[in-house]
Amino acid sequence: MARRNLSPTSSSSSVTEKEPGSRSSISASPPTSTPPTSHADEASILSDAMKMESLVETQEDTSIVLAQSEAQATPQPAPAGEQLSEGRRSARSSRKSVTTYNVQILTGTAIHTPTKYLAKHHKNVLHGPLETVLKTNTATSPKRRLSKLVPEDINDPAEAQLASEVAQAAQRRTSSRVVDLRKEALRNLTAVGEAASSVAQRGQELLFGGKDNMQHALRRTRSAPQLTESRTAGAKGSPKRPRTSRGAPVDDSDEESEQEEVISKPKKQWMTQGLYVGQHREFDARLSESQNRAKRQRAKAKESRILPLPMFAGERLLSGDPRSQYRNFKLPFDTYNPLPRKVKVDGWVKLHKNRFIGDASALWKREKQDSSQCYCSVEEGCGEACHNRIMSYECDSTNCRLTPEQCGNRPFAQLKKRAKGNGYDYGVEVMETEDRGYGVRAMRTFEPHQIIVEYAGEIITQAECEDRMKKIYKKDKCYYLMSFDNKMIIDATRGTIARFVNHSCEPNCEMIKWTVSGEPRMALFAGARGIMTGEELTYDYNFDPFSQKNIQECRCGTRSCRGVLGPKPKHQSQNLASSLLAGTKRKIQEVFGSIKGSDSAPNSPKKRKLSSMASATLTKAKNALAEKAAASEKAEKAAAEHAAQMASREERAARRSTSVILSSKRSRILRKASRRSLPVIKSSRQTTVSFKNRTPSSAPRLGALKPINKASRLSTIAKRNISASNGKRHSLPKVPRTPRTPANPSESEDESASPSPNITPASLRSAARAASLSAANKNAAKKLYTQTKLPFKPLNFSKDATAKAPRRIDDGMGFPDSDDEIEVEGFSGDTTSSKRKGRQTKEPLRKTGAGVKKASKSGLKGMKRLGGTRVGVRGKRIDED
Ligand SMILES: C[S@@+](CC[C@H](N)C(=O)[O-])C[C@H]1O[C@@H](n2cnc3c(N)ncnc32)[C@H](O)[C@@H]1O
Repeated sequence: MARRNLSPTSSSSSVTEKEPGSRSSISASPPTSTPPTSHADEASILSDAMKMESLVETQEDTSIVLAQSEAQATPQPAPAGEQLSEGRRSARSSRKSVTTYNVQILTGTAIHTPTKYLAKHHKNVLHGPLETVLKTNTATSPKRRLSKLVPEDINDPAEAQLASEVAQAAQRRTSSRVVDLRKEALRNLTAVGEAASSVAQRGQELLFGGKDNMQHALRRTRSAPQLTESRTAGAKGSPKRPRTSRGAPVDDSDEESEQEEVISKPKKQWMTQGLYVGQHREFDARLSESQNRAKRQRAKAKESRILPLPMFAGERLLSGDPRSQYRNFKLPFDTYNPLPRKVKVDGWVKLHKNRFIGDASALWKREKQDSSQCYCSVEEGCGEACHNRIMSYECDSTNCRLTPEQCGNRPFAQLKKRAKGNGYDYGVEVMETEDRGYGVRAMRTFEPHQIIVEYAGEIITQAECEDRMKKIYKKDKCYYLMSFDNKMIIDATRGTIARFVNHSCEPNCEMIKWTVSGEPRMALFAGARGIMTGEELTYDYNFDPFSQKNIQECRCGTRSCRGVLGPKPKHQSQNLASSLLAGTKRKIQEVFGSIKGSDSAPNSPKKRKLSSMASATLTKAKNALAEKAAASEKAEKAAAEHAAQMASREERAARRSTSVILSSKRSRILRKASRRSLPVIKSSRQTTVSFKNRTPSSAPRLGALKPINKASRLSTIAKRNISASNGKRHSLPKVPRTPRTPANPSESEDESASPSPNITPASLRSAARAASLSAANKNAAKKLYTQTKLPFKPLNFSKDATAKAPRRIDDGMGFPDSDDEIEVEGFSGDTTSSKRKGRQTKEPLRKTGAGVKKASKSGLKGMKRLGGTRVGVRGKRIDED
């Protein structure tokens, strides 16, 4: 059997085999098999070898033996004729039979090698484990081949002796390792025939003629025609050897490689990538293609599915019966997991930061921004207690003493870094929901209260907004407008991905306004639970539909879903209860009526039974109602408690803020807040943000309030605040608030002129309305409001309704908004007042940012979420209608 030297890398160390006589060598690679890439594939090499003629093998072996012997002897220049008879060395380009093992090419990692080159030069690639290759290489080395010539079974004693001598001499000179290949050597020797006899003769000469004779004999043996033709090019032959013309003298080493021949092109299909490309599970390189095919078909039926080889594990999963093979699984939560295909949204122009449009820029500049300062130590690292954090101000070099590395309150800077520093942007992407249009999902995890993405877009004025609504978005069903700051609106029709975030009544995110380098900015933050990979991001829009027409059905599917995008309709629970009771009564009446109508006796068992059933049902209904009432009372109580807690936090925060440089405006706000406690606290932007954005949690949270007892640091303002608010907080709802009338102009002016970025245009209009609302009109307005069955303050007044309510405030901008509610709240004797108060105390629990703050008043800091409805112009349009 022939042996091949398999070089792992280059052709220089590979063995080329050829058929001497015909000058056409046999390919080292099997013409039909797939390139071997595993242990089993070695067989394919060997199976090839089996096809080779034994003569070639023996000649090759013999020639190598002789070549070795010659090499050991003093080199003698060969006659020119001999050189010629051995044939010319093949051109490099023609050495297609050179076999190489190139892992890089096999695995497809040799990316810099041009395909053209590969196709041309690496067609005959032998594969197999390096170990096997090296073993084969070693076994077929000339030294080894000497050892296989041990003449055990040679009949001719002379021949045997010669071979023995030669082998012994070789062993003495070289290696102590002997491979027992005697049988093969025997076969070689027998096949050589004449050549072997010649060797024997020369051996005799060697034996009896000493060293000189030996050399001479070997030279002559080498020139024997049979052996000459059987010589193969040695693996040692360098591919860079210079060409020699026929007849030109060449040295012995060159002769070794001159036997390389171009062979017929193999018909293999070569792998282009990966070790397993082109292979089948049932592939057997020793078989022909048709046999392999047949085997594959046979194996199909009885394939063992237990522990397939790793390379076939995927195949097993894919080819199996989906019902038995596939199962749902969830990736580990922290696995980065984007959607397989990016969702494309038509007409969405991405903006990464706010852009001022038209007059917005000038207006913006005119507004003076508040400032905040923190004095955190390095140890504190601007953590939970950082004043800036509490106030939703981002720390920077101007308001924080710490370096960016030490400071933990730079979320927007962090966001910028995140977007720059990784390939997957912010870690969120657009997704398609079943029934809510597009949405946004996380493709990574987010920590609780970690910033996720900024809500940015075009910042436009109110007028511009109205204009756009009338002209551009006239036919749109979905708007991406959010009241922002300083009477501005963010229109994210061109904006960041945050515009696609849907509403949920149990959201996992919050939309919060922060002040960054003196500028207000909105961003989506993770909620208290954090976000898992793959979760859809949602926040509570607190959507204000302004009119029933605009009420949208909520499809968030959560347990506590309010049913609509916006606050839960107040009358809903009442209606539910009364309808339940009415229904029960009706049923009872029906039952009794039917009994009345029947001919049964007055005290018949049937009637008695029905009567007891009816009373049981009635009792049940009453109990249910009572339970419901108790539950709602409890909820209100809890909400009130929570509000009180929040107020207390705020108070403590105020204590901490003694060192804060407060602007005169803020001082006024705080004073007012302290005077009026909770309801007015809501009108302080900073306080509002703190209230709205903080939900009770024991875990440290971004911007959460944390009390610090540093009484010595109490500022005058804070002290006043505390003393004023102490004891008043809970009693406040009992005291009817003074409506905001011109009688109290300074207050109104203060608040409306507050530079708070949370002042909404709606709130300003509300203030104007309040100012113009005289006491005489209170009752009319109250009546109007209480008469309505709408969940919200009705704003699509018909002309009749308007006539009935002459005091309906029109701010000239046509924006009916929820701020009206606060006006009603102030009316003494309002039957809905207590409920409204209850609701108002609930308000701070709502998430901030998006959505309209229903309880907002003039100077209110809530953001108005206008997305999805034509809120911006509806009021106007309605008025026009
Ligand atoms: C700002 S857009 C949000 C992205 C929107 N889904 C889209 O496809 O562009 C707000 C609109 O989304 C829809 N939406 C958001 N949350 C919803 C919810 N929970 N239930 C029903 N519709 C919702 C409403 O139509 C709403 O007007």
